[in-house]
Amino acid sequence: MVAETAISDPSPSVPPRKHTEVAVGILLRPDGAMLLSTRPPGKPYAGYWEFPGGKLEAGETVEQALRRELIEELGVTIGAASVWKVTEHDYPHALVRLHWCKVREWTGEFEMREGQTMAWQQMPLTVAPVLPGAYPVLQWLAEERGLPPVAI
Ligand SMILES: Nc1nc2c([nH]c(=O)n2[C@H]2C[C@H](O)[C@@H](COP(=O)(O)OP(=O)(O)OP(=O)(O)O)O2)c(=O)[nH]1
Repeated sequence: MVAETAISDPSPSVPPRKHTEVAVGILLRPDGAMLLSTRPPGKPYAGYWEFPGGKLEAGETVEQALRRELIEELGVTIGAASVWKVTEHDYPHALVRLHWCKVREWTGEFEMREGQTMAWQQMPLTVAPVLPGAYPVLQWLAEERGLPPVAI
């Protein structure tokens, strides 16, 4: 009886996890290729492929954060960017809310400022593994192109 009560008792002492807001850019070339890069050493999931971006700082909009991150990481300045999709992923290190923006205009030369490797990729991708938080967006991008679901 006592054990049953303990098991069915929800745990009000565990606070809900706070979301970490992340701006992510899907940089698209006119031929449809998209830019992926590897996560730098020292970060969770180092070496995994991801779309460029990073966490919002206090007071920033998604577009501002994305512009700042892409200058910091890649040395390019993006043109207009608006949010296309919003997804969430619950990692052991963080509960992230990803704000995905398609970006078709930028200026500057690509420079891997954090020791990453970059690759322009058509679908199906030839690089792996990709961060699990990016899977839903890869499926939508494949759908848009009339391609079969991405095998991950
Ligand atoms: N940039 C990026 N982040 C992604 C993708 N998919 C995905 O789940 N994420 C997650 C991984 C991280 O938990 C989070 C991004 O955080 P981050 O640590 O890379 O951001 P940051 O550059 O601002 O990091 P920091 O060094 O300033 O702490 O979003 C993706 O495709 N691109």
